[in-house]
Amino acid sequence: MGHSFPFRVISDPAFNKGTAFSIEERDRYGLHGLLPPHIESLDEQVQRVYEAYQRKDDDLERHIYLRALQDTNEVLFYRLLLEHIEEMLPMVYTPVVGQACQLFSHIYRRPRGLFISYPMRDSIGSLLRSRPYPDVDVIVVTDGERILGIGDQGAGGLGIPIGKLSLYTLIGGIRPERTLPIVLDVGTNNAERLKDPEYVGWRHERISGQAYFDFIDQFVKAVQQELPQVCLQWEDFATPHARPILERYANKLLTFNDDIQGTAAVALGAVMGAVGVTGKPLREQQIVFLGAGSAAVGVDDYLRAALVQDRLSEVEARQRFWMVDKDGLLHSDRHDLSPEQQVYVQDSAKLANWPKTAHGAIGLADVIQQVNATILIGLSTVGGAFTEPIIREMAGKVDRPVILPLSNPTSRSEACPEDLLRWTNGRALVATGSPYAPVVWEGRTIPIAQCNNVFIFPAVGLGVVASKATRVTDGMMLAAARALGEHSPALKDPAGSLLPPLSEVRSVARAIAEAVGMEAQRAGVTPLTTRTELAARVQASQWLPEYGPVAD
Ligand SMILES: NC(=O)C1=CN([C@@H]2O[C@H](COP(=O)(O)OP(=O)(O)OC[C@H]3O[C@@H](n4cnc5c(N)ncnc54)[C@H](O)[C@@H]3O)[C@@H](O)[C@H]2O)C=CC1
Ligand SMILES: CC(=O)C(=O)O
Ligand SMILES: [Mg+2]
Repeated sequence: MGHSFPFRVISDPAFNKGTAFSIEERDRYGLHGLLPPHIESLDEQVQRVYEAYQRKDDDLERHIYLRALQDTNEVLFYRLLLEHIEEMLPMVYTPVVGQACQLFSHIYRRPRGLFISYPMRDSIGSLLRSRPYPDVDVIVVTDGERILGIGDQGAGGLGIPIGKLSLYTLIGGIRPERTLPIVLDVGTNNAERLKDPEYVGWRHERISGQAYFDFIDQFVKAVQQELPQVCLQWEDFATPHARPILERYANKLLTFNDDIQGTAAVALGAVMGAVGVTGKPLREQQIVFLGAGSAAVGVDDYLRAALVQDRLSEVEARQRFWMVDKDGLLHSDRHDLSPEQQVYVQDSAKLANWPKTAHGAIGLADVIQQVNATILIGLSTVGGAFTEPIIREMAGKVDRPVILPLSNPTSRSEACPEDLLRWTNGRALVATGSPYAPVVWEGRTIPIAQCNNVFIFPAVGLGVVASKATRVTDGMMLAAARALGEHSPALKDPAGSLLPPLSEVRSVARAIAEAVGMEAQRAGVTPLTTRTELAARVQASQWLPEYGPVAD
């Protein structure tokens, strides 16, 4: 009896302060002897853990170290991250989190989040009741099928919700104990995982068809029962599931799909910055995509809304999109397209004289040859797909080509910024999905913006929590995009980055959260307040990692 509580307080990462427990706390919780006698400040602890971090000599080891720190002392973990955000974001998020998902079973240490596997489908409520902390603001859930651009990782996909929720806390200030990562383990079709003796997931091929959607329904019902106020974010589902799930629940729950809506909002924000630099209004742009999956179609939908707002008709707006997928350009004679993709087909009659492959497909190089593309966006998972001839051709027809290779992780990026700047004589406006170092071009240092939904989802979470919204509408995501676009450094300085630096991401998140909250009020999905009151709530809701009293 005597030692159950002291062990709880130092073994619970949400309450542990380690060497920073004061004399009074050590007296009160019986911690003397369990801790070394010297009492450290949070700053001193940060210095010590940073030193230990710097001793790691590869990125995966850095990731493992940070995850272990997170599972030991969350305040210290978040304070360290906050002080070294540019250096450490790539370790807890893309690109290194991709590797951590692939090796999840081999680097697994301690439980975090919930594993909800298909064989336990009739006990989801009780699994949810096993969550470590009772009150939850945000769930990020994946089924592990489309992890970044590296495909099916089965249960290892849980690394993504863990990483995303770390950023909800770091950037959006959602309290760490009010976040819940979940993997819906419906099996895996990844042969390597299935034959790996150490694989920790359910060894079974993926459940599909109606059984899959019934399982999702069971999960959603259990969440509604247990956590009716929670914001449920869908992450890294394969396209055939991502869109139907979003459509089924978007109007019934506080929910959104980050890959569809978050990506769309950040891309629109970056394009607004780029349009500010080029001086050519949105309605004059021709937009070419490599990739026509759920992320790309999501971006289309928001850009199309912005084009219509910029006074193009619906029909004119649709014609500005040239979508190329693995079978070539989307056109009206193709019969393999989903209803969402059909919105963006080009009329095949117009393409009669275009060069085609033996199978009748029109590739990216041909589209770039035929169209005066001003914006090129990659959401294809194909590393290196923006080749030198393609980029030189595009750059030959436009002063400031806007080129956004957005696929993650870095190995899947359609091009690297250094090449893009070299092939365009420094003229390209570039932003990438995963982080890249600035490029030095003719003595000028060009910062490379990270066009990643990390600018959106933590801020939307903050906006939803602070405003107590009951839905996430597309209008709220578009408001987020506009607020982000207004913070583009390129609007003040044409040599600036298209999106703000990570050092400003927390303050930008507050501005976005306010815009989201105001739009939620306008849409009638949250009670009315004044802007000042909302701003104060946003400020107060954004948790900062510092030690508080220990909860008894
Ligand atoms: N920067 C960001 O914030 C985000 C980036 N992404 C990235 O976008 C990528 C795609 O995600 P989803 O749309 O969900 O995946 P998806 O699998 O639904 O879509 C991939 C698309 O690329 C096409 N494709 C594949 N191989 C191709 C080839 N050789 N040539 C032309 N097209 C090809 C496919 O036909 C499909 O249309 C992933 O790498 C992901 O990491 C996704 C969300 C956010
Ligand atoms: C960033 C992100 O959500 C993705 O690559 O899937
Ligand atoms: Mg994702």
